[in-house]
Amino acid sequence: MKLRRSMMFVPGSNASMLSTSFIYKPDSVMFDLEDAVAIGEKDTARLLVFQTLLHPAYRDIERVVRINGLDTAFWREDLEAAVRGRADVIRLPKTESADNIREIESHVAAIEKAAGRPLGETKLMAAIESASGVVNAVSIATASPRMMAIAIAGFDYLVDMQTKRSGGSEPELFYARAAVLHAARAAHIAAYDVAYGNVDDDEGFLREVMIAKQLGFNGKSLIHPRQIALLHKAYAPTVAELDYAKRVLAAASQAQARGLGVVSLDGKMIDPPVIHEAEAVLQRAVAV
Ligand SMILES: CC(C)(COP(=O)(O)OP(=O)(O)OC[C@H]1O[C@@H](n2cnc3c(N)ncnc32)[C@H](O)[C@@H]1OP(=O)(O)O)[C@@H](O)C(=O)NCCC(=O)NCCSC(=O)C[C@@](O)(CC(=O)O)C(=O)O
Ligand SMILES: [Mg+2]
Repeated sequence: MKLRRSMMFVPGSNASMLSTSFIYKPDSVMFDLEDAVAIGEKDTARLLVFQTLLHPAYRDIERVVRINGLDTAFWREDLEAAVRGRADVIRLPKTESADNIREIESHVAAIEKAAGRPLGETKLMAAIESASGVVNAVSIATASPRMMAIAIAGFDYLVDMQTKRSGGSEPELFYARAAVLHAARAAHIAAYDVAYGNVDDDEGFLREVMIAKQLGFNGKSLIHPRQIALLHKAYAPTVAELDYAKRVLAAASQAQARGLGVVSLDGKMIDPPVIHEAEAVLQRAVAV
């Protein structure tokens, strides 16, 4: 089971962060060529990210590159560098439609062929950052067999929606979160929740993590290493959850031996969905 709790942005123009970000052990590092990089630094950042991708320190960690959007002059060169650098995943920002994914896919396939990479090895993910992206989330998520995840990008999305973060239960993000998550689940790919910008506010970050976890997101996009441990701890099964999952599986196997389809444990019904959830808890615990 590949854990997809944390995908940490690392600005592609910051040589110091690029050289150390693997030590923080996020589940995936995301080298950013888009909004974390000033226009005048795009070429330098692309070169730095290409060299970082090839560095042995990053051999054992999933490497994602966020390229510039399709409405820029940079994305083709970004793709060339990322695919030739053997990035595992390309993250397309500001994805509006399935056509956007298909356009990227055809370029990625051509670069893989020219670079001698196995066809289909480079995976894709989409960041949804607008109302039209949310409306098209299902067709985006299912646009290509290369799609491995979809993310909701709260900063740009809320600008498009002409509103801002309220804190608390965040009703302004509810529809987009639910739509992106449903698209991901329908497509059997991972779903990432929004990045949280206030790096010193652990309480606010954890409040948001609990919303994402409860809704069913695999994890979040992150911007700072200190968010990693907080997120991983919140996503780890607790001892009580683990203990209950083991008891559920024991009760289920006893029921099976007695030829029963459904039994009760502590007054609660144990049936196939409950057994499935208990198995998932055990798998997550092993992966963690
Ligand atoms: C916020 C800050 C400047 C603070 O830096 P500071 O240096 O003040 O922090 P410190 O606390 O001093 O750092 C302590 C130590 O950690 C190191 N360290 C810090 N951050 C690190 C990191 N990210 N990677 C590796 N290393 C790191 C640092 O180098 C130092 O190392 P050392 O000196 O050795 O001790 C920094 O974090 C940062 O730049 N973050 C990434 C910002 C970014 O990428 N934004 C764009 C993506 S969002 C977006 O675009 C919106 C979106 O598109 C999103 C979507 O699509 O989902 C949408 O629309 O929603
Ligand atoms: Mg954005």
